[in-house]
Amino acid sequence: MKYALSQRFFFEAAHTLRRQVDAEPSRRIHGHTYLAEVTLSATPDPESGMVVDLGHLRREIETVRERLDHRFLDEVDGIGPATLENLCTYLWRAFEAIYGTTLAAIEVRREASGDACRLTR
Ligand SMILES: Nc1nc2c(c(=O)[nH]1)N=C([C@H](O)[C@H](O)COP(=O)(O)OP(=O)(O)OP(=O)(O)O)CN2
Ligand SMILES: [Zn+2]
Repeated sequence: MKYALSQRFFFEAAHTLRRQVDAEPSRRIHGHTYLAEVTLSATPDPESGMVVDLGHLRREIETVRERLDHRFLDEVDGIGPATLENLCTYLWRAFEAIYGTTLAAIEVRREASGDACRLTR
């Protein structure tokens, strides 16, 4: 049996975006509140009873969050155009480097607009 363990975090960030729809407002610097979720999946260690200690995950999230929160995402190395898709990729790389194949999913949402992207294996 596999267990899916997840933790959520918010970050506030600004970006610009080149697109065909609503091109002008999207090209201007504007901000969003993002809600991200990291999901780890494995069989719990029999001794600890944990897939991963949530305290460990919380610390790692804080380090990654620091790179995104209150930032201009256009200037953050490794994102590219700051879409939900690319934010998922950025977070996937960051957490896969820590948790390897235990990483099962990354989700990034903008609750205000109902937009979401989920990346899985
Ligand atoms: N496939 C994607 N499409 C779009 C993304 C994305 O991440 N992936 N992102 C955006 C925007 O960042 C844009 O700011 C949102 O614009 P829009 O959907 O038109 O909605 P609003 O401008 O009304 O957004 P508010 O957050 O309510 O201001 C667009 N497309
Ligand atoms: Zn936007």
